[in-house]
Amino acid sequence: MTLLDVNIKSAGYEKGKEIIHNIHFNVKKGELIGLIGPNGAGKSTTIKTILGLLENKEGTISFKENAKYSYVPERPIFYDELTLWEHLDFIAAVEALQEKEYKEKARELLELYKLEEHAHEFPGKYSKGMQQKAMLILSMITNPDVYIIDEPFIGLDPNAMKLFLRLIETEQQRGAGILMSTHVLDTAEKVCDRFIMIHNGQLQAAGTLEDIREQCNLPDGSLYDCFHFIAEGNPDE
Ligand SMILES: Nc1ncnc2c1ncn2[C@@H]1O[C@H](COP(=O)(O)OP(=O)(O)OP(=O)(O)O)[C@@H](O)[C@H]1O
Repeated sequence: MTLLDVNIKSAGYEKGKEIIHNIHFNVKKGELIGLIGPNGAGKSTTIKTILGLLENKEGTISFKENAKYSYVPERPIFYDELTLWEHLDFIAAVEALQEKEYKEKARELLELYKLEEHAHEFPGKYSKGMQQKAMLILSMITNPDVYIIDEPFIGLDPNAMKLFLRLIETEQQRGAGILMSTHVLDTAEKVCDRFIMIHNGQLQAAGTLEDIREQCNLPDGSLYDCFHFIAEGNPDE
């Protein structure tokens, strides 16, 4: 079942200056899709287009009817005046979550990410990794159908990264679909079901690792080799 269908003909920040072109893919139930590409390729622009943040867009973005999504931005954003618990309460109020359930889930996530002792502090004052963990907790509290996650690994320590991957797998088993942009290719290669590779604002290759290898003509290549081929044109240089 398709949860998100992306058909972007073009999109950009200013009229007449389109940055991404012809980016088409979908995210199905239970799938983890890796959005891969060099700096400036257009990954965040693709994500912003999906979120409806760019007015200058041609094409269509369709979420399954009534699908809820959570977005985790590359740089964490918090309300200055709210503690982490107050952020959770705020989301719960907006989403009309059952109090007992979300509080239980929040406590569990706070404990797993080792933030329970900091839950009554302002996340704006957390370290970078703690902020990233807080964003991930906030994204999971609503049990979304679709996650859109822009580079989750920056700042996470190895234990937090392992925990995040475990929780994401659980979310996939629950049926959530996940679109995740990342530069951590060895991890992406292990955990993603399919990949969307973009360069210069264009879709360059898409599919499973096998499909991508075939499209790059690198039958034994790693995801990094394929990335290098797409970004630089030659895997041995
Ligand atoms: N707010 C903006 N206004 C105008 N141009 C922008 C804006 N944000 C990004 N761009 C441009 O869009 C292009 C694609 O940037 P984007 O942030 O989508 O890349 P990315 O693939 O996410 O890169 P990175 O891996 O570095 O995060 C770049 O040329 C960038 O300069």
